[in-house]
Amino acid sequence: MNGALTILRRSPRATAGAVMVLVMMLMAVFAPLLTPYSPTSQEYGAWITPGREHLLGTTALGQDVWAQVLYGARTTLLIGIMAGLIATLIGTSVGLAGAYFGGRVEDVLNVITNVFLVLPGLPLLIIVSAFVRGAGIWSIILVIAFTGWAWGARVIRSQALALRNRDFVQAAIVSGERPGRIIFAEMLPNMAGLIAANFFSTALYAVLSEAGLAFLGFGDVSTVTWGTMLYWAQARGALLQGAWWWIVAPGLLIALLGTAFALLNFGIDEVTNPKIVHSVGATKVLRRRKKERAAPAPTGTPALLSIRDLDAGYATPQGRVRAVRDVGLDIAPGEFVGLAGESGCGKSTLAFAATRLLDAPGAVFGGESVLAGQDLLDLSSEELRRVRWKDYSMVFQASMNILNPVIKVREQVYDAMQAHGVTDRAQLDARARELFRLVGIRESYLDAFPHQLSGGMKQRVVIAIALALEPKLVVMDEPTTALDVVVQRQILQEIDAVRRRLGISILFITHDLSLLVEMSDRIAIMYAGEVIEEAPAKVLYADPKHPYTRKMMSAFPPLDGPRERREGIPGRPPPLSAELPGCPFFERCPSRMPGKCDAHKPASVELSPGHRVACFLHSDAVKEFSDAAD
Ligand SMILES: Nc1ncnc2c1ncn2[C@@H]1O[C@H](COP(=O)(O)OP(=O)(O)OP(=O)(O)O)[C@@H](O)[C@H]1O
Repeated sequence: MNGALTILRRSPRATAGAVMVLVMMLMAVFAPLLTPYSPTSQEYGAWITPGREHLLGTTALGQDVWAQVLYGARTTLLIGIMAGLIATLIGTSVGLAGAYFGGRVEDVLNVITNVFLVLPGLPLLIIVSAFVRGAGIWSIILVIAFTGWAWGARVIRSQALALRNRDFVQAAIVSGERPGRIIFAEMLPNMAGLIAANFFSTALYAVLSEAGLAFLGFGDVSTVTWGTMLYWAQARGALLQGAWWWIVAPGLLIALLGTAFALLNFGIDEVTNPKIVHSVGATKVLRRRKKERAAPAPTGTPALLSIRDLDAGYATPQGRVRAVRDVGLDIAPGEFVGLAGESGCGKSTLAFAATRLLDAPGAVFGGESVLAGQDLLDLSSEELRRVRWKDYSMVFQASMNILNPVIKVREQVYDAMQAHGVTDRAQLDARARELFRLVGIRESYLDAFPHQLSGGMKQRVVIAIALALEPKLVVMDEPTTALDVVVQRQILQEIDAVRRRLGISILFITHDLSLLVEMSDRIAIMYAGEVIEEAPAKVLYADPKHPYTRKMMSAFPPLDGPRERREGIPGRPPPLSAELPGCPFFERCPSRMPGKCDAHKPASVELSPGHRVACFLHSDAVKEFSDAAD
């Protein structure tokens, strides 16, 4: 139910489709109130034009067209919805069973599905319906469902195959959960959007098939449906008689119902399919509230990127995960800011949310991310396309996988530049060579295919692409973690050299605090979705204030001096689905003050220039009550 509301809230298309279907349902349910006439009575006089007496005129047999439209809505909707439901049920069961059980079961189900897919739909429908002709509306429903389930089975199967290999399903299988539970409790909820979209596309198929069958005279012509109305209008030569209303009314309604189902189908896909969300560049920005206060950039210089009160996370079947909680962070022009914190604390979510790259089920719940004066979260897809790559770019841990293995590297480096208007081949070539020199790859590799390059080289290519348009900001989320240590160092030194040369700002995310201390101007430490301390790198290294930062610092070896044993931080961070009234580190903190730290949230207070910490050991200031999205 919540999912359906979310889709309606987020997709104007789905809302429009739902409203159209609802209006038609109301017409069907309240038909007796909306017309005094019977749909089958032939007493009203033939060929009467639309008017006061008969809103949509009458038929050749003297039936009222408006009454037929209203009562016909009942059967047409019944056929669409029931055939859609039955076909979806068959398609989902066949698709899921094939993917889950594999082996023989999958082979047999595949053959059956493929047979139904290759059989031409309409002739099959006509043959089967000719056999059951006159057997009533349910036989039409069953015939349509029987001929229309196979496409859905295909789609569900491929989604289920992908899900079956996901860690949580594998874990459930290994732990001995029953197949029924795994399918219904683990896999189905993850496919709800796809199944719903499949239902609406089958319902659309059902409505159109019924209209087609009826029009050809293969339906149950004794029942009033919008399809049989068309059949009778055609059979009685409505157009020859100039009785356009008899054709237009049911024809238009069939088209509108078809449109409504198609809109619902597309709307669901739009919200639940990450690929679509990604391609329009639309981080789902839910209801966002901006706060009045806006702290100045810590460095005193105007910030290039100013993240304010950012709240973001994920909608899961168990509820909302708030992975980024009311975060504020500024990056000055040319500054190298490191973001550190243990795994799962929300670093990537922050980077993706701030750059409008968070895919569904992720969403921004509140706050802003202002880059050079414009809030990225407010931009349209088109505006976003214009600033991405040019004003900011991103490099991720697995970015090298964005390279298409069968297209030469050169063309892929050109792509981003061409998308932003650089078309002169000589200029593109010169720039590509320069970029390759910058990131330390021989120019001759421009004519290689990605599969001919090592992982480190591919990652350098991606960094070159990210730098191609000399953006003001590059966000790097563990860009070198997949590479070996030596290559990592080399690439990082090159990134730093490029930054200094071009004056770009970098937000660099990693677990590796020692690396950040070496590279960054400033470091922000994140814990359980919150930035709990930030300071110039040297200050943070020499004098960390938050107990969590201190623990982190003591967990990595000193940059010089004798080797000694390091201790980890006992305990685990709190789950991000929970709301925490106090400090998120309370449970693990050696200096915790029960009754204070677990009851109130410490405000982030500036202790020395640029050094901010949120901890009651350093200030009694309580954070202003967060009005982040609930
Ligand atoms: N698609 C998702 N659906 C639900 N929860 C998610 C999803 N992706 C991430 N999360 C949760 O959001 C939280 C923050 O994840 P995020 O990847 O931002 O952390 P991180 O600090 O970057 O971790 P890492 O260093 O391991 O990449 C984690 O608790 C994670 O379980």
